[in-house]
Amino acid sequence: MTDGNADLTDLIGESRLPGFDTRTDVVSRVEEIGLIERIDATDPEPFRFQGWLGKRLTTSYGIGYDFDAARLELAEPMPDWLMPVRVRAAKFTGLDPKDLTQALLIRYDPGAGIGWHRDRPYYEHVIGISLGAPATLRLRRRVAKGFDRLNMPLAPRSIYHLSGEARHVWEHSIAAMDDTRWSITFRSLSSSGLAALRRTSPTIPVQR
Ligand SMILES: O=C(O)CCC(=O)C(=O)O
Ligand SMILES: [Fe+2]
Repeated sequence: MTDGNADLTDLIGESRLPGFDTRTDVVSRVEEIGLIERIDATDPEPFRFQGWLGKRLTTSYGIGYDFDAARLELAEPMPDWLMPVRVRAAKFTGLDPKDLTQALLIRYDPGAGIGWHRDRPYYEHVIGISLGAPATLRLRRRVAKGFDRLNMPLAPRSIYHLSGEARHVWEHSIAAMDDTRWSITFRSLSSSGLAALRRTSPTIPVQR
């Protein structure tokens, strides 16, 4: 697998990457249209990173991460329309919905993608729902001679969960899109995230 590209579409039921789980059709086609309209109606803003504006557009609820100040901050509570989606994300992972403290809405217009990264250590579980154009989640892990690489298809209306090795060891990225894709990502806070947030916000609101 080193320095090659393995595609996991041929695997039924079992992921070769510990900590990566996915399922198709967690959202119907009608729901997908409604969710896309809702995301667009939030007027997502260009992702800001150290004075630089990214091409993907984002809206955060519950918790935000200020990349310029490198810290967590409280954001607007999640709107009602997102709550049943959060329940579905929680069911898929076995987590309690109220532990999914953050919702991140992203719109990737043509030309927008996301570069290689691991999510901030302030977060623990990462659960993503894909809408619109299909994409590929690229994963890589450094090894002695280069990288191990895997490609995971992100079908529209599917969900994925990154935890354990897939979340903490592997980096992920999405190549610049040709057509628009929207995603809804829910994250739980790690113990360092909870501690960091308590330093700035002694009472952390819990959304049930
Ligand atoms: O759009 C996605 O599914 C991935 C987003 C992502 O990796 C991130 O925001 O950290
Ligand atoms: Fe990520």
